[in-house]
This record gives sequence, C-alpha cells and structure tokens, in this order.
Amino acid sequence: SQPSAPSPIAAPLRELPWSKQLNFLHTTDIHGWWGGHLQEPSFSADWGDYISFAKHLHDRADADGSDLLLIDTGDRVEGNGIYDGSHPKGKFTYDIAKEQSIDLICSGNHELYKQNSSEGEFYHTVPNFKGNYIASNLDIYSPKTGKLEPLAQRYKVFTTKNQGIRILAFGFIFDFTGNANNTVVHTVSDTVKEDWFKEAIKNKDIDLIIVFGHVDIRSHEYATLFSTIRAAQWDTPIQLFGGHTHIRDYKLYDKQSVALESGRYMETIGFMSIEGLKTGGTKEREAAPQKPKIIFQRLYLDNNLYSLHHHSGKDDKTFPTELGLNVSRHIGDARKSLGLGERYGCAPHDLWVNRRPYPHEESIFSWLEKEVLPDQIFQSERIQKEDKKALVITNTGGIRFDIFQGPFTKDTTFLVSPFTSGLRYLPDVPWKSASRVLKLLNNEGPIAELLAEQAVSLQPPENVAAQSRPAMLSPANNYIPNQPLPNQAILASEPHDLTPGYTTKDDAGTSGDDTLHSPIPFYSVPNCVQAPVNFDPEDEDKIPETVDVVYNEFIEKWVILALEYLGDKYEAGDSEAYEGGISFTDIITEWVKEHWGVEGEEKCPS
Ligand SMILES: Nc1ccn([C@@H]2O[C@H](COP(=O)(O)O)[C@@H](O)[C@H]2O)c(=O)n1
Repeated sequence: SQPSAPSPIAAPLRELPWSKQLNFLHTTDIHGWWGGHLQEPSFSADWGDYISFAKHLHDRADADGSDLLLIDTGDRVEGNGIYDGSHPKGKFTYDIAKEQSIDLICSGNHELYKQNSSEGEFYHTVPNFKGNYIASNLDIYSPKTGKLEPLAQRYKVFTTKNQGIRILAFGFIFDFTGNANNTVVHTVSDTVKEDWFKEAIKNKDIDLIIVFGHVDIRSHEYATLFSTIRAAQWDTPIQLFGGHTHIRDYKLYDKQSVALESGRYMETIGFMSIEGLKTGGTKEREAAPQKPKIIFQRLYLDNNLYSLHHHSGKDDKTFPTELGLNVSRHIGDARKSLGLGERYGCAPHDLWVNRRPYPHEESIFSWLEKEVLPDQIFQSERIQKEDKKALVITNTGGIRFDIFQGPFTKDTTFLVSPFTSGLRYLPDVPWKSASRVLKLLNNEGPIAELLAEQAVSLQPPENVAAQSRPAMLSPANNYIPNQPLPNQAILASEPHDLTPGYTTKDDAGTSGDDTLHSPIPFYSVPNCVQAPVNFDPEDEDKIPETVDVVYNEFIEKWVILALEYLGDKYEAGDSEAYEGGISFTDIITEWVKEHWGVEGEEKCPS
C-alpha cells in the first residue's frame, strides 16, 4: 500500500469460497484509484497489493490444479488525480494497469467520453492486453487510418490452463450515447442480431460462456444478452460480470447462470467461483448434458491488507511480491511527481454524497449550494461589474466522492470533482422560466423521459442503482448484527465492535461481504442542485426580472431543453463561457484554499 495509507482494522471475515475448478477476481469502475484509499483503512490496499494477491491465488490454483481468471469491466479512467491530474491525462495510468495480468478486459463509458481517452485505449490498453481486450459492440475511427474498425476483437474462445475449461467470452458496454464522435457504440439489441454473434453462440464445443461488460447486471442489455444466449444454448452455464452502477451486487439468472458486480474505486475485489462445470470434448458433451449440480459462490473483498493477507494465507513478510512492490513504488512516484499530496486546507467535518439526506448540513450538495457556489460565483465579473443575478445549476453526478474531515489535498479535488466541463451561462433569462428549470430537471416529465431514452444520467451511478434496488436506501436495511451466516465460516467468533462498511444484500442473501461491518446509511439525491447568487429568491419584492442561468457544460443540452419546454428557445450557440469556462474542480479548489486553508491547518491531523 502507499506509505501514507492507514493500516487496516482487524475485523471478522468470511472465508474465500475457493473452487477446485474455476475462480475469478473481478474489478470494475476503478476510476484511477490505483493508489487505493488514503483516508479509509477498509480500502487502503493499492494496485501493487492486488498484483501480489493475484500472484498468490494463481500459485494456489496451480498447486491444486484449479484455474483463476482476472476480469476488469471498464471505467479505469477519470476520478483520481493519477489520471486527471497528469498531462497528458493517463500519463501514468496505462503503465500501472498493464502490470496486472488481466484475462478479460473491456471499455467503460468513461474511456469514451473524450477522443483522447478512447485513443488511449487504442494506443495503450488494447495492445497492452492484446488478445484479452474484447469489444463486442464498440468501434473506433482508427487514429491511424481514419477508418471505422472494432476497438478490439469481438469475442474470444479459449481454454483454461489447468482444468481445460473451454470458454466463449463476450465483452460489452451498455447502450451508451454520450461518447465522443470518434467511437461508435452499437446497441446490445442490434449486436445480438449480427451474423458474427449468432454464429459465435452456436459453438457447442464450450463448457462456459462468460459475458463481461460495463453493464448493470440488472439492465435490459444483460436481459437481452442472457435470453438470446440461452435460446441458443439451453444448458451451458453462463457467468456474467457487470459494472457501471458502482455497487456490489449479485443476480441469479437461472440455475446455470449468475452475474456479479464488484463496486467501485478499488474498494472491492470481487471473488467468484464455479464448481460442477463439464470440461469434456464435444462428443461427451452431446451425450451427457451439463450436470445439474453447478455451484456458484461469490465474495466481495474489502481491498485492504488485512483481508488480502488472510485470503491468500500470507503475512506482512510473505505477502508482497517484487512486482507488487515495484508497482506500489511507481504509483507513489507518480503521485509525488503530480504533487497530489499538496495540502489546500483542512475539512472541518465530513461531507457526504449519499450518506446524508439532501438537504443536510453534512450533505456535500448542501455545502456546494449554500457555501461554495454563492461565495465563488459572487466574485465573477458579471456580478462584480454588472450586478447580474445568477442561478447556478449543477448535476449531482459530477460530484464523485465524499470529503472526509482532515487534510483536503490536490488529490481530494480530483476525487470529488474530476471532470473538466467548464461553467457556461445563458445571459438574462426571464425569471419566470429560469426559476422553473431545476424542477423540470429533477422531476418526472419530458426531461426525465428523454434522459432515460438516451441512457443518460445526471445523478451519481450509485443513486441510479438504488432506484431499482429499494433495499439499498435508508432506513430499510436488512443487516442484523451478529446474525449467523449460512454456509460461511467466520474467522473469529468473539463479538466484535463492527466498523461501518458495506453490508450488501443481493440475490444470494446477506453473506456476500468478506468483512462483517455495521451498516452505513444511503440516501437518494436529486439530478441537480441549484444556488441563487446575488439575490434572495425568498424575498419576493426583490425577485429579478432576468437572471443568468449558469451551469456545468455537461448538462447544457438538458438546461436548454428545459427552457424550451418552458417556452424560451435557446441554442447551444447562445451560451457563453462563465468566467473563462472555470471548472468545478477549480471552483472547489479556490473555495477550499480561501475557507479551509491556513485557518484550519493546526486542527488538521497530519
Ligand atoms: N463529464 C462528465 C461525465 C460524467 N458525469 C456524470 O457522471 C455520472 C456517470 O458516471 P459513471 O461513472 O456511471 O459513468 C453521470 O451522473 C454523469 O452525470 C459528469 O457529470 N460529467
């Protein structure tokens, strides 16, 4: 782990359900957190530790004749200073990622928002994982030839090293529409009608089909893939791996098929095992259908050294491998060269994305709305020189992480607000319509319908996931402390003071988390929040006739659509950069330096 990472806290653990046949480690939505979490003991292991961990499990597989495959389902970029703080972006990311031997890897939507990140995949990740990068529904205009071509091979057929399990694998991305115009995402429903796909799923000389992708495991895309494959292969086991929602989840599709999703930000390493697979040749397979007794098991590992040591049977001395240590060092050097540890100030208390309701004094959105935006936007030229009034609107999904009490560093700004979208504004919009934009963006109605139609979300992904999984929301929580856990041995039977953490409820119950925790609350937040600046909307006598509608560029289309529904027609060309197109990252940085800077320094633990 990184030198400044906190030590993990000992906690009761569930055992790894290792299979003598086939095992998987799954990461997803890493978003550049290669260095692990430097303020959270539960997630303080880094990519170097993951490399050491995988090596020990590979050794175990080789020793007992089983197999281990590593999967990553995309969104490796955007969300951490190591990626977003470097010039060019990704300067360190690709070299760090490639040190892990990943067997199946694909793109997420964050690799595709911008031309430079998809070209980063083309030039780096695809060749680094040659033969293992799969792009079943993704094309790119080659930066070399200008021609549209698959980003990588459409599918893969391979046989595992020790057990000889014959696998057919597809790598998908959900029906994403927000990509830059140098890539083309084919919808899943179109892709399953393509000849190459129909041909590939006819293959009977296989023992397992893997569908992995940057796709919610409870989505219509995976429902389509599952039913299409099942129609062609009535009894072949199907293992799905998903991503994008940032949560831990496990879905049972049928007796032979399950899907795993492994959280976000290097907090979770998903473990999956399968036993009871047929591994015979074609003749044997046709003579005897798939054995009915197939056992799937999952465990979500908290990514810290206490867990990783335990699950690999190693200790402080025997755990780190040379390669793992080198990669950790490389990450540390990258962080140093980017100055990510530079302290801008000291947060006086925690501010949460989803752990507090909105509005709330500890909601990060209330903080933005009541403090950061009014203070910073008030300093703009439009207000200082022309006394303009402004309504500043931002999408909650642009804020990616919590702020913890303590040091607020350069790194923190990228964790909280990594996106470069600058502020834009429509000048002098009539109050009557401007004041109703937020409601349209947040409520049921035409905008919500269009957002859904185009698979666009303005909220944090965890929030979107919670809409179809009400059990995630507080106060409903099905975790009962100290309840015995079926089929899962607990390391220590002594009562423990559990630390707060993930207490996942999925289709297999409440036994999925490796570490026993007390539950953390989760509250839903709206699509967008809004700050009035230089006037008080409660003071009816002083309501302005017009206001500048200021927003983060990412939501421009939706703000303009909302105004159109309200009777005011604007086009993107009518908007201008606000304060030179300052980004939220800069706004937050400036505010923190001014308000939490020198003054809070002495209260901040080092
Ligand atoms: N430039 C951007 C890009 C994305 N967002 C928000 O991120 C959320 C999607 O995140 P995933 O990790 O699930 O892809 C979504 O809410 C977008 O609104 C953004 O604000 N700016």
